[in-house]
Parts: sequence; C-alpha cells; structure tokens
Amino acid sequence: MSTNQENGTANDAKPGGSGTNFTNGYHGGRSEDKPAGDAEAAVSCGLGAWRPNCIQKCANAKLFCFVLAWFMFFEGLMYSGFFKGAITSLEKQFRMPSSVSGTLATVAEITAVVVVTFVTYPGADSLDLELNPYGHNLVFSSRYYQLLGKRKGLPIYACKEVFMTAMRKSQVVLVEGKVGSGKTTQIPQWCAEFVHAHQYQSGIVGCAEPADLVTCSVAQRVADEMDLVFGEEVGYCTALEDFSTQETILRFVNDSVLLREIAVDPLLERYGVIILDEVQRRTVATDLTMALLGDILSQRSDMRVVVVTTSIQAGNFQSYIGACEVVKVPGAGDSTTEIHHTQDVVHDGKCVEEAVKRVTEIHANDGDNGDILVFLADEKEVQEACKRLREVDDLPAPLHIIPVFPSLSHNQLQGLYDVPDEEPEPTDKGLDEPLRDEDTPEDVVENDGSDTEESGTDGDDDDDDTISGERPRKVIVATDIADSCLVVDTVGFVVDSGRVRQEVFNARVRATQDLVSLISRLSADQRADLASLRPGRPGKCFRLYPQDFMEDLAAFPNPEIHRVNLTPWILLLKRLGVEDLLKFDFPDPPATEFLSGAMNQLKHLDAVDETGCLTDLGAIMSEFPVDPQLARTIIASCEYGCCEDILTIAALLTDFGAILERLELGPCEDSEPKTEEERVKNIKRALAEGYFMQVAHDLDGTGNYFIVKETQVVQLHPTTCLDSNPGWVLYHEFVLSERNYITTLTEIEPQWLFDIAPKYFDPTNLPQGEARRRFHSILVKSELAVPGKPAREWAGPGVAQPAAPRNFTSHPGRGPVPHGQTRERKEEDDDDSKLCVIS
Ligand SMILES: Nc1ncnc2c1ncn2[C@@H]1O[C@H](COP(=O)(O)OP(=O)(O)OP(=O)(O)O)[C@@H](O)[C@H]1O
Repeated sequence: MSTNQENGTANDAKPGGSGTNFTNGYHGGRSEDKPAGDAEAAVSCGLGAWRPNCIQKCANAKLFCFVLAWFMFFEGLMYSGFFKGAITSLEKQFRMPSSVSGTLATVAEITAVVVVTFVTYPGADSLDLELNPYGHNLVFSSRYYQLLGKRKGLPIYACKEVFMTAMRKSQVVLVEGKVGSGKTTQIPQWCAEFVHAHQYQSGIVGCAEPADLVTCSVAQRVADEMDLVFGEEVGYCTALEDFSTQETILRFVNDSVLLREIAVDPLLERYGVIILDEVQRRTVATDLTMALLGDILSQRSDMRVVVVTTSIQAGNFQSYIGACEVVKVPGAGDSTTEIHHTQDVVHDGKCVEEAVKRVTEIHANDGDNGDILVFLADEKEVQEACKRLREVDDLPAPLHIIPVFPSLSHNQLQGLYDVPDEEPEPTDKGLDEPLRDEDTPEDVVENDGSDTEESGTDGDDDDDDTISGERPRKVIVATDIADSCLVVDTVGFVVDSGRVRQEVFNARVRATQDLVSLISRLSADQRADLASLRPGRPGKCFRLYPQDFMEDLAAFPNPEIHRVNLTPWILLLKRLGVEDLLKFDFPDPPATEFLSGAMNQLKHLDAVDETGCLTDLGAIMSEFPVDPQLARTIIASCEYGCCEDILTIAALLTDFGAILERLELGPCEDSEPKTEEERVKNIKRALAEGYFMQVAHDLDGTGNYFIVKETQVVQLHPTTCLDSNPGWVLYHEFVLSERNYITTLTEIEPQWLFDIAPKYFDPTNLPQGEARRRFHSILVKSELAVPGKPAREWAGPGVAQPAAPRNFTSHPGRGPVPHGQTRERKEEDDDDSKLCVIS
C-alpha cells in the first residue's frame, strides 16, 4: 500500500470536484471545548446568571413541557379570549371605529413578532447555545453534554489536535492505542468534522468494522454522542441491512460490505475518508481493502485513510503502509490489572464449569462490585455458561447475565453498557473477605438477560433506567468479539479461558473445520487490559491456564487469510480486476496452494477461464454474497425451474437468508415441473451444478463413503435424515474429526456429474480406483446411448480427454428441462442400475 505523504498533494482537486483542499487548513465545525460550566448552564434552570439550586430539579424536559403547555394555555386565553373579546366590547360600548380596533390588533401582532425575534436571536445568543452543525442546526440536547463530559475523559481525547493535524498532512493516518482508549467512537466523529469542514466535497466518512454486531452497536453509540438521528446522519450497513440514507455523513460498514462496494464504485467516490478499524484482527476483508486502498489513494489525492490498531502491532502496519502520519494514543493511565494463572491447564470440557466457579467466587468474595467479563471459545460455551450461572441459587446478590457472541443482533446487546448513576466507592474488602448479608443491595431486580430485547432502553451507560442508582452486577459472557470490538468500561474482573473457536480450511480435502485454538499473546493482553478501564480502580484477570503457557501462544492472531477458504475472496478480487494474484500486494500473502486451490475451484465452476480471467458467469456469481458454489447453484436453479426451492435451501445453509429473499432473479426460464418427483430431481440437479466437487460414493454398501477425487473415507453424519445408505451423495459440509463425517446431504445420480462437469469427472482425471472404473463405465454407456455416436476411447491413465466446451447458458444436456421429459439418460442394463443407485 503506497501512499502520498502529503505535501501540497491535497491541492489537486478531485476530478469533477470544485477545488477540494484538505491541506488548506482544517477550520473545524463547532468547538467541543466549550467550558464545562457553559455546557451545564445550557441545561440548567434559571435566568442569566441567576440559577439557584432549589429550582434545578425542574431542569428536565418533562417539567419544561408541562410548564410551557400551561403558559401556552394562558396565552391562548389572554389573546383569543380576553383580548379579542375586549376589543369587540370596546367597539360595541364606545362605538369605537374599526380603524382603531384594527390598529390595536396590529400593534398586538407586531409586538408578538418583535418578542419572538428577540427571544430567538439575541436571546439565544446571550445564552450562547451551541448548534449542532450536522443536525439541521438544532441546539444540542442535555444528553449531548452529558456524553461529552464522558468523552473528554477518554485517553484519546487529548490527541484530537494531533490527529487533525495529521489528517491535514498525510493521506494515511495510522492511529495506535490500547483497548478502550476511545479510538472506535471518537475518530469517526473527528473525521466527520474533517469532511464537514470541506463541505463534503470529497465525500462522506466510511468506517469499516470487522463484525455486524459491532457495526450497529458503534453506529448507535456515535449517533448518540453526536446528538444525531441514528439511521439518518449516522447510519450503518451490513450484509443484511442498510440503515443509512442520502443524508448520512458517517456510515459504519461491515468490512466485507465495503470491499464489495469497491466492485461498484472502484474509487469509492462516495467517501472522503475511510477508516479501517480494528485492523489487528486481520480479517480477510480488511486485509484486502487495505491493499486495494493503496491503488485508490494514488488516484484520489483528496481522499484520506485512517488505519486504527492496537499499539503492539502498529509497527507491522506502518512498514506495510509506508509513508504515513502516526498518532499514538496514551494508555488509560493509572489503573493496572493483577493477573492470576491456574496451576494446571483447564481442558476444553472443563472450561465452562471452571469459569462459572470463578465467577461465583468473585461475586461472593469481592466487594469491589466491578462487572465480570468471561471469555469462552464459542457461542455454545457462552450459552452453556449463562445457563449454569442462572441456575446457581446461593448467590449473595443477583447477577445480570449478558451473553455476547457475533450472531446476536445489536438490540440484544441492550443492557451491556448500563451503569448506575454513581458507581459505589470501592470497599476495602479483598477476595478473601466474603460479603456480609447486609452488604447485598436490597433494591435490585434479577434480570437474566433473556428480556433484553423487550427492555426498550437504548443500551446506554448514562441512562436513568438503573434501579435507585444501583444495579445487579453484570456478568458478560462473551466470545473473542469482546476482545477489543465491544469495550465495556465498568468491568473489574476478567476470566479468560484462553481459547477461541476459529474456522480453519483444510485445502487438501477442501473442508472447513471449526477448531478451538489458543488465543494469541496480543489477545491475552487485551483481555487482561479490559479489567482496568475504570479510572483509579485496579482490575483482576483470572487466566484458566498456567503462566508458562503464555510462551506457547503466538504473538499475534493468525491472519484470517492464512486459514480460510479463499475461493469467494479470489472471485471478488477477479471481479475487481486483479489479474495476477501473485503480484497482488497482500499485507500477508497466503500460501500459494491456497491461491491455486481457489483458482482451480473457480475454473471448475466456470467462474474463470483457462487463462484465469473472469467469465460472464463468474461476474454474475461474484454479485452474490455467498460461497461461489452456492452462487452457481442459485444461478442454475433458474435453468431448472426451481429458484424458490433453491433460495429456501440457500437461506438455510447461510446467514444470508434475508439477502437471498431480496435478490431479484427474475422469472425462472422453466415453468413448474409436472410432478413432485421431477421437482425434487431438478432441485438436486441444481445443487449438483454448484456442489459437484462435493460428491461421495459408497462402494460396497457398508456405509464407508469415498470422496470422489480425494482418497478420503468418510461416513454419513449420524444426524442425517437419509434412512438408507445411497450409492452417491452430494454433501454440504465435511466435518473432520476422529471419524470423518459428511453432513447436509442429498442423494444424486452419478451420470448427472458428466453433464455438469465433464472435464472434472473425466476418468483420466480421477485417482486410480473403483470410482474411476465406474465413471468410465458410465461414460462409455452414456456415449453409446447417443445413436450414431461412437464410444469414446479411454486413453488410459494420465492422458486427459478433451473437455466439452462449457457455456453456462447453452451447454448441451443442460438448461430447461422440457415438460414431460427429463435429461436423465437411461441406464442400459441391470448391471448399471446396480452400479448407479438412482433415487
Ligand atoms: N455502544 C456503546 N454504548 C455505550 N458505550 C460505548 C459503546 N461503545 C463504546 N462505548 C464506550 O466508549 C468508550 C470508548 O470505547 P471505544 O470502543 O471507542 O474504545 P477503543 O479504543 O476503540 O477500544 P478498541 O480498540 O478495543 O475498540 C468505552 O468506555 C466504552 O465503554
């Protein structure tokens, strides 16, 4: 990623723009550094300097509206009732000419206009009320000042001027700072000021976040802090929903969504500033976007990129980015974390139990009352731990248990950020001194977190919805998403299992496994740091692994690009015009076999041609935010007249149900098949169009399946609903474990595979063995079945047969199935029907 360290480059206006000039000095929007006293005055009751304490209880919106309503009522009585009535009486009693009564009415109107003008302009000026420059110039609410006070306490707040100067000087700014220093919530706001100061001539601010849950949660928080309407001026966009409008100036986007946006808007012209947040998590999407932004920046001198990371990795990113301004955020200050390790390793099966035990001990013995954050490997463990915690019945005080994992919606996070109005002062109790009964808060209610969705709060830290200023202690049970993405600054205790469940792709058998792995040292340190974000309060971290274990941990998380199936990403890169993958500027290049495996798969799917260029079919496939195999299946379903069915299956197989519902595929080419049997067959054939590389066959009826092309023996997963062992199955998942299983299956007919992928299933390309012999036999018979066509000679091992050219719209033997016909070729004799189990 090479960039322009700015030196006058920003004077080059964006093409078509009207002289955007970022270097000509940042003139800021409003100043947030208004003295706190003024800010308080703006929300307190009184007149001028007269603000007695006794009336400050009235300084709330409800009371204000109530009093205002009475004033308006009396005003109505005075004007419409008394004044108009008096004039009429005067006219009648004293025979006053209408010119006099008209003059009186005019004077009354003019007086009203003068009073309103005075109150609106000089009156507002004398109160020195600040107007929100993004929010239609409305006065800031008291909530804004309340949150501003909190924002000023964040370590990053002191770096604002340094950051703004860096933005003026360089196209790329790297911000490094510890967890909880305020990077995620403050930097987007400063960038909004930056683009606002330049009248959005270069575009709005886009902030890429690594997970949907974080994207929504942060957008909501930032809208609140900026006193703007969530979903309008500040919005978000994930794969499933776009909660932003044309008015949006600050748009939080999932990193994969931003990458896809490059396909339709190659220079990201919509944006003047792009923020890549949490880059240390090393998601594939962030890595690729970072690489692509290098090119975009060289073509857009008016654009800014802000890369946000935790301190420890900043050096690595800096050397990748090249010339850039670096802003170092000081640490959170005086608080420290005391770290405890277990004597022995807590094994996987025991982690939940041990974590629950540790939580109950902390809750029973520690009077500090800081919240407890527990890190477990995956959603299943989180749910299990929450269930067990709810079942503990001898707790000294109720707990508010909050599960946190990526598949939650942000509404379900409500309660995560609630804090009491005033936190209780720490007691001097240590871990060894149990709480007495009288220490237990009496006026709290038990809330197990299950009702969070209905709670109706906005999930905020400063809300008054806490109970009498106190609340049950929170126990946040989370996966690694809370490592750094969701920071809760009321946590005083961290219980760290040291494990994380991750997707790992096995390129050899083309299977993805969900494995529990050890976290990195960076994650372990970040988790510990989260215990000491409360100013002046030390925290404690209980690691469920011994100290010498730390040496076994990798220094940094393994970049996702080194462990996931790259096929969907490579298809996207091809769509973005990347010709030579080996020359692409990956921050951490993946292994060549990952790249070549992905390219081969795309070739088999006809998404790229022999020269590696994107085909028309590939271009269509790249539009789908799903795995290319599934995209291919969806496209094929139009030819087979079974779109609706395949979309339902696709929605079940992915997280993208909502998107698939929205896709407008147009009418299926084929009308409904006649019979149920035909319908099922067409669905299966459409599935085979995408998943033909995931086929297994049972050679001898024993239930031992061989994966075609791999010499891997697998079994049908016990949960499968197939009640017999079909000869040939197509599977969706390969679960690598002690016994390898294939799961989510359907029975297919092997001769379809020749129609669909003749080259892939050419016997000469198959490994030696029974599958190869049978495929050859099927091939010979199917060719004999075409009158006048000689059987193709099998050239024997190692000699590839020329493949029939494939054209996804007009491949012989494919396309719409005419009514009353199937494309299936008849088996010739009994022997064949034994070989090929047909449903
Ligand atoms: N959605 C939210 N609601 C309420 N408070 C929040 C929310 N998100 C963050 N905060 C608070 O804002 C403060 C700053 O958090 P922020 O996420 O900006 O820190 P950070 O430096 O970006 O940390 P990290 O690098 O781990 O993301 C913290 O005190 C946190 O509790």
